[in-house]
Order: sequence, then C-alpha cells, then structure tokens
Amino acid sequence: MFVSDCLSVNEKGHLTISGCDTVALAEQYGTPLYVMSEDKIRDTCRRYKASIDRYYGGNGAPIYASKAFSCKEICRIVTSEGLDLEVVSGGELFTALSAGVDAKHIHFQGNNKSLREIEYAIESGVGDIVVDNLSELCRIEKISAEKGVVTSISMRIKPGIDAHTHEFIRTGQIDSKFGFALETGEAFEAVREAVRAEHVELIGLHCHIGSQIFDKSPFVLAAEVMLAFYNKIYAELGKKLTHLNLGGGFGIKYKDADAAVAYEDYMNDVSAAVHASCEKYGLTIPKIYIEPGRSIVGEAGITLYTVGDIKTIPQVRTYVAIDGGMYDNPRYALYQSDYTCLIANRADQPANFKATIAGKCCESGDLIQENTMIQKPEIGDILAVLSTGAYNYSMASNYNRNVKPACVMICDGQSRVIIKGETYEDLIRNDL
Ligand SMILES: Cc1ncc(COP(=O)(O)O)c(C=O)c1O
Ligand SMILES: N[C@@H](CCCC[NH3+])C(=O)O
Repeated sequence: MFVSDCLSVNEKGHLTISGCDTVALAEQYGTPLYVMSEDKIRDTCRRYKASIDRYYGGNGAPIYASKAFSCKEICRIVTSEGLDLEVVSGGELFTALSAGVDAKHIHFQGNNKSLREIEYAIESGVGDIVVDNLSELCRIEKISAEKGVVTSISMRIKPGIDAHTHEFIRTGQIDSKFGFALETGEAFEAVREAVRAEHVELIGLHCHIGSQIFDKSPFVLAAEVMLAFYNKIYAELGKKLTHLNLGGGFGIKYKDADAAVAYEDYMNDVSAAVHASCEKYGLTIPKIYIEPGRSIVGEAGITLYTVGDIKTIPQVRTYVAIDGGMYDNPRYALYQSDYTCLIANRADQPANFKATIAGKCCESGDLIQENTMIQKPEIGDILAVLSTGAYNYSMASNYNRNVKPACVMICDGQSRVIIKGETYEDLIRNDL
C-alpha cells in the first residue's frame, strides 16, 4: 500500500513505520523530522550480502555509498552487517572513521579529491582510492612516495553506457565528468601509467552508470564491458587485477507504480554475466563489489512535517504549506522527483484531494510535489513524505537559515535520536 514494507496503518488510522506511530513521533520529537527504520536498513544490507555470498562465495562485498545518508550511526549499522563503505569527501571519511569503521574497508571516490583529502585518506590507511583522472593519479603517486608507502588504487572507468535515468544522475556515458573513457583509449593509457607508477598498486576497476535505474540490462552490459577491459589489461599489460566494483544505482519505489526490481534479480542477472565473461576469457572471478546507496536507506526513511497553511487559488491549485521544504529535501526542486505524500494522522482515509506541497523557503520553486493526491488536509495535520531516506538529509542545507531537522531511528518498535536537530546557535557557530 505504501511504497515500503516498513510502513503500515494502525487502528487509529495513523501511519506507522516499523511499528511506531508517526503521529506520536511527531508529537514527541517535533517536526520537521527525519525518521529511519533500522530494521529495514539491516534487512536490505543482509539481502545484498547474501547475494554476494550466494553468487561469489563471499568473495567481495556490498559497499554502502555513504553519500546517500552519511552519519555515524548509519555507518555503524551498515558496517556491522558486513558492508564496506564508500566515501567521496574528507567529511564523509571523517564521519566513517569517527564511527569506528575500519579504514581498510573504506573506498574513497570523487572526481577532484583535494591534496588534503588524498593525504588524509593515505594517512588513515583506506583500503582503496578510486582514481578519477591522471592528475589525481600523479598526486597520489607523489604523496605516497613522500610518505614512503604504496597505496592501493582502482581506476574509475566510463563504460560508455547510457542508463535510462534523469540526466543529472547519469554517470557512465562518455559525456560525464567522472572517470576515464574506454572508447578513446584514455582508460587503457591511464591503466598503463598506474601499472608503471611505483608507489601505487592497481588492484581493480570501478564503474558506476547512474542512479535510480530500474532496467537490469545496463548493469549486465556494464559487467560485460568491464570484464572485457579487465581481460585486456591482463592480456596486453600482463597485469592481474583482483577487484571489480560494478557500482550502485539500483532504483527504489517513490510511488507505488514504480516498477522497482528485487535486488536479488539484478544480482542474479549480473552475476550470470560475470561468470560467463570470466569463463570466456579464462579469468579467475575477481572480488566483486557493488556500491548501492539509495536502495539501502531510501525506502527506510520518511519525513514528517506539520501543515501550517492551506491556500486555494481558485481554478489554479491548492498549496499545502509545511514547516520544512527544499532545505531538508531539495530533490523536487532539483530533479522534479516523484514522492508519495500523505496525511499521517488520517492515513486510512482515501487520498482524494489534489495538493501542491509547498515548503517554507523564500523561493517559488520550493515545492516537494505538485498536484499530488493526499487525504483532505487540515491545518495542524502531520504530512508524511515517503522514501526520503536517501539524498535528503545528505543534501540538506541551511537555506534561509533554516535549521536541519533531527533524525530518529526506529528499531524493534523503539525510537532513538541519531542526529540532533540543529539549533539557531549552530547556525552562527562559525560566524565571526
Ligand atoms: C560512484 C558512485 N557509487 C555509488 C553511488 C550510489 O548510487 P545509488 O545511490 O544510486 O545506489 C553513486 C551515486 O550515484 C556514485 O556516484
Ligand atoms: N543526489 C541524487 C543522486 C546522485 C547520486 C550520487 N552520484 C538524487 O538525489 O537522486
């Protein structure tokens, strides 16, 4: 009924998340409020881990792409389930290390890592730095030489695959700022450089074709393209790699109509392609990594707001104004992303009222959803936006000097704060 299996309705007609009444949560913690289900996150981690175990005998791991939601508690939860962690900035690395994540299980991505970030990654002993471009390779080589260490690296390859998703969140096609192109020979030359370099050890290849992808075929194609390249490196350079990271990007449900594919199905088809390609080239199956972010936390999260005003413009539309907006969820403003919205305190009622959900920022485009069907709203209602666990908190800002909401985690029917809500004092902390 409600996009995610951790959501339901109780006898009061209130929306629940993993057994907790969302209206009670809004009362206890205030709104806006991010709410995450630990049960759901752990369940998804276990499904991914079981797939790596089933198809590759555990040789490899799922890596949680922490950009989807980076905070200490989520880092602790996913790594306690045996996942590795991907970080893309010094800040995400600091968060992961502060949470106690073993640096060897951290993969450092990014298309323009600063000198400071590279030094920090090397000093911390991260397991794998994923190199995006030649200048970065030179920087890593130089810093490693200065420190007298050999740094493990992978190369980010653009497999030339145009996945069907929003233009801004595609990354694997040739016109992308990320990685080395295969078609032009750039990737091969970069690998040759990496193999020559003395203070880096090239362990593997990485690709990521985009995000929120429902179709299985681009993932299968990417695996085939990457293994052909993996083989070429051995055949022509005599370099045996050991790791292949096939990226993330699996689609989740934002609306009930979204045709999300079960993760096991992706894994089944992709692993069939991996096994077939390895057999074709006579390769030992490398350690296989996948790097999902959205699909681990997305459907596990909701955001609760209070309705503060309802403004009907005759013959035009009705705006339902909430106490949050693009500062806690910029995704509609950025990508016109779909969301399911509902009145949490009347979740059992029919959604027969057409509303545009407006945020409180000083910006006409500050909307969460336009012309969406919800239960007839009243001022003071709790409005829930579903599937907000990924790329909401992590993309939040302080626009208009709004404070970022708290986040509570639900486990076994109990709630606990995992991120405190910001205060006005937090806003001026660094002001001089
Ligand atoms: C390199 C890389 N890995 C992993 C991810 C995670 O993708 P998703 O959250 O769609 O699973 C992304 C984001 O698209 C990415 O850029
Ligand atoms: N931030 C995007 C996805 C980017 C994925 C990271 N490369 C979203 O909200 O959908």
